[in-house]
Amino acid sequence: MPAQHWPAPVATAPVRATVALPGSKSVTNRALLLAAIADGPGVVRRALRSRDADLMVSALRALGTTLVAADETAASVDWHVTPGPIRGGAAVDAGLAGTVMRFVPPMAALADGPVSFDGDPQARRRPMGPILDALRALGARIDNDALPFTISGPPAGGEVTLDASGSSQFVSGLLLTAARFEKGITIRHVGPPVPSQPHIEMTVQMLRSAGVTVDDSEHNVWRVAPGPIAARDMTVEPDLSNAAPFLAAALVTGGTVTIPAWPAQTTQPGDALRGLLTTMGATVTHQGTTDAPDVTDLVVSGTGEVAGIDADLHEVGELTPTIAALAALATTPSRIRGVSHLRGHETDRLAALATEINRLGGDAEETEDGLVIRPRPLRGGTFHSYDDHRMATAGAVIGLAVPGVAVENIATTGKTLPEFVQMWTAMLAAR
Ligand SMILES: O=C(O)C1=C[C@@H](OP(=O)(O)O)[C@@H](O)[C@H](O)C1
Ligand SMILES: C=C(OP(=O)(O)O)C(=O)O
Repeated sequence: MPAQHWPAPVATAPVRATVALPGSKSVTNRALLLAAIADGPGVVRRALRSRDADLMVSALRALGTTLVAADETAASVDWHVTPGPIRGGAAVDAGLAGTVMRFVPPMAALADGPVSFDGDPQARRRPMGPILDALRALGARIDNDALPFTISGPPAGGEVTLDASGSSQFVSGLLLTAARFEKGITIRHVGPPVPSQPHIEMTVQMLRSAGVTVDDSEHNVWRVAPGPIAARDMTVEPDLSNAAPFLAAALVTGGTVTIPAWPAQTTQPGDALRGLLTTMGATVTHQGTTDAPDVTDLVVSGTGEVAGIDADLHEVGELTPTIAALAALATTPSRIRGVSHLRGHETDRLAALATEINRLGGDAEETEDGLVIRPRPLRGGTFHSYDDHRMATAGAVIGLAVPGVAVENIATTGKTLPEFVQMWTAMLAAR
């Protein structure tokens, strides 16, 4: 077995563990960008440190923002952010991070010179056309329709129509910087439904918390008035999407996993795990403390038997790899719908999931907008991750129940959870 293949541990007993998760990628990268274009210095507490978050920090520094933390290498950091004039002549590496390649270009368009963007080879295949066309319509000049590209401006802003059915990040990216455009921005979506609405709601709520006026009263239209973005001192919630593989372990092994500090109110799509895992056979409860009424411990228990699910995951697409891994271990068939946009994620996740589940002897079939997965005993083998963090963790979930699963490139979990292997090992060792 090549050295980089990680032998996924088989659970020899029901898991009984408490798993504290680092900060949300989506909240961290929005908070950092908003702090960088705010009207004064601010603080982003408990920010995630991972490849995607580090790429955002580097991008903002390249554009003239000062970011300082007491210990920049810690798993979770408090960033003190001081905005500066947005500097051109910079080169931004987006890696494979959707939040960097879609959120940073609108800010870069306001720089005092051209800014170039590139990323991983796989990132050059991720859809960018609608947001780049929108920026052009608002007045920016851009020399390509995908990574790599160079952007220059400044665009004045105004009204723009785009098709955001490929990614909600086209809308979020424009919204985040919109208030800094001379005329603000009005975005009108035309096309099939925009996926991942909770992520758009996250953007809108975070903008409003920073004093930005966002009118989203008309369906598929977002109006952002020009004006300042208030500097803030804010704390990042734990990453609920990264809770998914750990909670799945409770179902697969018939154990119990507790996630501390689950927010009572959140726009994170991971909150939908409570309902999805219940459908698949889990018991989900909350244990609160009166001194912290805004968070609870989320407690998920399983029986060891996983039920199949028929679910439309259009709003919560990033949960698909974990749900598919559970479906591959379920005793009844599953159908996952509404996620054709996953073909433009880190990899074509529908093709990747079907291929890897079938490679282990499973029965998974791609449909136009999802997957059909039928029960069939699995055997060990290599589970390829395609440089996709959520594929890697899906392989780990299957490996809990199937001896001999080796996950190729487990290190790709560093995109959003660099401590994944240690946390997984600790979960299995806890009693
Ligand atoms: O805005 C965000 O932070 C995200 C939005 C979603 O993107 P899509 O709408 O492209 O699925 C999600 O899948 C991604 O992981 C994070
Ligand atoms: C789709 C994802 O990431 P990105 O932010 O790169 O789009 C994801 O994390 O599942």
